[in-house]
Amino acid sequence: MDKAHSFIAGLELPTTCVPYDSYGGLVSDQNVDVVYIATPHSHHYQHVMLALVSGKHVLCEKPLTVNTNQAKVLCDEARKRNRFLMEAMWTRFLPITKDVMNEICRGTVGEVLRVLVDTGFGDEVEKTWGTEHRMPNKALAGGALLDLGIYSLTWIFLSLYHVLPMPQRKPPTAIAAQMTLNYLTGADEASSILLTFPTTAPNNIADWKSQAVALTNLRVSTDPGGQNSAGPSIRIQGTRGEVQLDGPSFRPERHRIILRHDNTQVEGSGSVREVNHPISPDIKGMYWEADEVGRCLRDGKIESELLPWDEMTAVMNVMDEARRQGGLSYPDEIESTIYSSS
Ligand SMILES: NC(=O)C1=CN([C@@H]2O[C@H](COP(=O)(O)OP(=O)(O)OC[C@H]3O[C@@H](n4cnc5c(N)ncnc54)[C@H](OP(=O)(O)O)[C@@H]3O)[C@@H](O)[C@H]2O)C=CC1
Ligand SMILES: O=C1OC[C@@H](O)[C@H](O)[C@H]1O
Repeated sequence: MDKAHSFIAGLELPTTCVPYDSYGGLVSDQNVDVVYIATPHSHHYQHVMLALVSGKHVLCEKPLTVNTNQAKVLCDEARKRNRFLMEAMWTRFLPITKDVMNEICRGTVGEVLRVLVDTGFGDEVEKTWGTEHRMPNKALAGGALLDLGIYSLTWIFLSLYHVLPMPQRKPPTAIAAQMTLNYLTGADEASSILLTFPTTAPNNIADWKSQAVALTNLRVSTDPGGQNSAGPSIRIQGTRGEVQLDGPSFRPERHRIILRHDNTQVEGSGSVREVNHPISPDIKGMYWEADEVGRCLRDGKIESELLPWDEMTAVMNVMDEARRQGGLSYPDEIESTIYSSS
């Protein structure tokens, strides 16, 4: 309770916040409609379930769970109880993401055939994280993939899955993954995933395929020199050109549309158009996802169209498969779907 009190006091803001001495106390409060869960990944399944069975709507940090089975059980529970549930994948709700999605949907860069995304930190793992911090700690479902690789996969799914009308969305048909496991903890410090998605060719003349590369690495950085000197973190490449995004994949702040120079039938051929989307350093940028929760609750929705449950579990499924191929499993108790209500 002292910790909660001092947290509230530390905000130094006029607030009506109520401190609780347990999560049970919080979910029993009839004045609470929706709970935001931001505990380590290992605890998401139990904490989301606690909130749902207590009748609360839930926004839970990424990844929603450790594996697909857990995610599906939570979605079933939310459906059964008519409660809102969303993974807090904040990047999906940033204004830059909306702009880029609109460009792809209106065909600015043509049919997207390749997506390359890197989310790398460049940390000396031992010094920065040690072995106990949730980042490299398998007991807390640590590792680069679940924490950062999920952002690389998010851009890939946005560009090759989410852009399509719902009935046409298809999960990847092939997944090949490699992982480097940390020598001290066994969690992945680097993961690389190649994916193939089915794609409809223009005018439906044939089935094409799109390829994607999702990279994540704790030891090497996407932007070692700063200022995007190593190039964009995200490249969405189409038949007419490409969209590039600068800045960390979870919080990009500039996009660039480059149209092919040799396609003179297309207006703007050869052009480069850059758009800045600065996010004030005073804020993390999470209020856009919070707004989406508010809109969904106002409209009586239990699922956001910007991050539907099917898509969230399809991303999770790729991570399951990558972990299977990379030889990374977590302790049984945190992979389990058994809810311990105590
Ligand atoms: N969207 C984004 O940009 C970010 C998202 N995240 C996500 O947020 C979540 C939390 O990450 P982060 O804040 O770094 O995590 P922390 O390790 O800081 O833990 C957050 C809180 O969880 C509780 N907690 C920590 N360890 C344990 C444990 N072993 N058992 C039970 N409860 C524990 C503590 O709550 P208490 O103090 O009340 O005991 C702690 O304050 C993750 O899912 C992560 O992926 C994290 C950073 C940025
Ligand atoms: O989700 C995240 O995104 C931002 C990172 O700084 C953080 O470590 C990670 O958990």
